[in-house]
Amino acid sequence: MIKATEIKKVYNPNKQNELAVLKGINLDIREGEFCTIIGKSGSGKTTLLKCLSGLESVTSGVIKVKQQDILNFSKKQMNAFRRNDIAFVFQEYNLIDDLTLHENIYLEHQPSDEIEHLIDVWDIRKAIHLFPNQCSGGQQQKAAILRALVKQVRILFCDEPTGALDGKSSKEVLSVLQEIQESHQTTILLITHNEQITQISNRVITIHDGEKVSDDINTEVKLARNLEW
Ligand SMILES: Nc1ncnc2c1ncn2[C@@H]1O[C@H](COP(=O)(O)OP(=O)(O)OP(=O)(O)O)[C@@H](O)[C@H]1O
Repeated sequence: MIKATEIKKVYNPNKQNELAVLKGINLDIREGEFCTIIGKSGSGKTTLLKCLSGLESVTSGVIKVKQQDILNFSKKQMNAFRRNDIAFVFQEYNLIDDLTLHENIYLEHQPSDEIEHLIDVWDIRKAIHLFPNQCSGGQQQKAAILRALVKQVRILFCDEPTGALDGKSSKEVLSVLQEIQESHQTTILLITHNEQITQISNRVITIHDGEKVSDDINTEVKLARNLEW
């Protein structure tokens, strides 16, 4: 599904502040996998996710998504890939300031029963017509996750999606990600500092100083609702 070969990323090449962040990473993530990427702060996790999703250019290497070489996409192909095939959930929410949570969630999509149900279950109905700066971090993060789910994409990229959530909300959100993985065969790539989340993943990749130091298949995947938080 996502195959990366010898990915290297150097920020500010040939300048005084040149920084090699990814140092030749190889990955082969299968369709429908829940893959967790862990590693110390500054090890290159976010950069890797941005490169795999086409948000950031790479210095060298090949990235194939469903056998398509995304680094050679035309602008039009890249736009279609971003619009139809992938969605993001970022640590810092990235909601649009002058749209309400409801407007942020749906953007150009039609409201759906599944999402409206989650708005109630996740207890953000009372904030749904407020603007992001009037909402708590948790409410904003849940809205950002719903916005990604609305798109019904093949691949979901998540960077610390539970960073702003308490234990109960984290489990609720992770349960929904796991359900979507199950029901829609969505491939999920999730960066976290929380080792607990590795227990609900099929694959756990560890990055250290720009290199992949482990890539393990977890055969005893737990259900998110059974995590002890
Ligand atoms: N646009 C950029 N320009 C220059 N350097 C950058 C840029 N983005 C990230 N870096 C640097 O690359 C290194 C890796 O950053 P990255 O955000 O990928 O790490 P991370 O593992 O995701 O960290 P964290 O867990 O703290 O989010 C850091 O030293 C960071 O300062």
